[in-house]
Amino acid sequence: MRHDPSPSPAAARATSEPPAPARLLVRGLAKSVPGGRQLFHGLDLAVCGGELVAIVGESGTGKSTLLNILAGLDEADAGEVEVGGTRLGPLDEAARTRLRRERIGFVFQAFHILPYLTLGQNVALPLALVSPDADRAAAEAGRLLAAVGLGGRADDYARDLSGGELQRVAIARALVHRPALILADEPTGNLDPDTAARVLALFAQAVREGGAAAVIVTHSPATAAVADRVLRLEATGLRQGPAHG
Ligand SMILES: Nc1ncnc2c1ncn2[C@@H]1O[C@H](COP(=O)(O)OP(=O)(O)OP(=O)(O)O)[C@@H](O)[C@H]1O
Repeated sequence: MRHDPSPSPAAARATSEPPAPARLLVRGLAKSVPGGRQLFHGLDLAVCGGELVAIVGESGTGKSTLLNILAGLDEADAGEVEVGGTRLGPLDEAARTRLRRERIGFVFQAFHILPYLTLGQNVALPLALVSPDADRAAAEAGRLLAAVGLGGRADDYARDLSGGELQRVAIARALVHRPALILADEPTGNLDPDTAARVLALFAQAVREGGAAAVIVTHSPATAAVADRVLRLEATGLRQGPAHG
């Protein structure tokens, strides 16, 4: 785990290479909740492709709210969010939905896997929403299921899976459309420590190989430990580690 606040290991891989472009850029973000209490202001963040950033902080500081703003599901009071080179601010609702479908992958604590679809159908869904090529979506889903250790299970129904297996399906689904940005909220919240460690290692490997920028909100030191950078959310923005406090 690094505690260096400077941009990304992806950028630092070779000093002779130009820095990797940020897949997620946040400038001067501010957010208050209804009633007027300000959660944060002046929040800046840049995450490069292949980089995993963990965001930690005390309960109620606004981590989930921040994730929702990054996804274009909630509006900031001030500041800008740019995903894969596109600024969210000027987009209307339809364009935001399209950007979310095409450029962002989500891993939720509650999985949101559809029980009466097969694993292959669940994983293929984000790609099927943006591409008419069903064969390609099925092939990509099969490839990612194999990558998360569920090869050969594409025709099994999601309702029959364990929590750890469902979480692996959720990770495959978040990656299938090769998003610029992956947002994960407590991605291993319901898993036992051994399964969580395996799932996290798969997630980190897939993010790094796929070149997405990833932001993980977590209370878990074990989850934060797989990140390249750990940032703590405070009222004045994101500060570098420690993992808790
Ligand atoms: N729509 C809303 N109306 C009023 N208050 C809200 C609203 N949405 C969020 N809040 C408040 O904003 C604060 C931040 O909530 P948020 O869920 O983002 O925190 P968090 O850091 O993710 O917390 P936790 O770690 O407990 O999940 C909380 O005090 C919450 O009650």
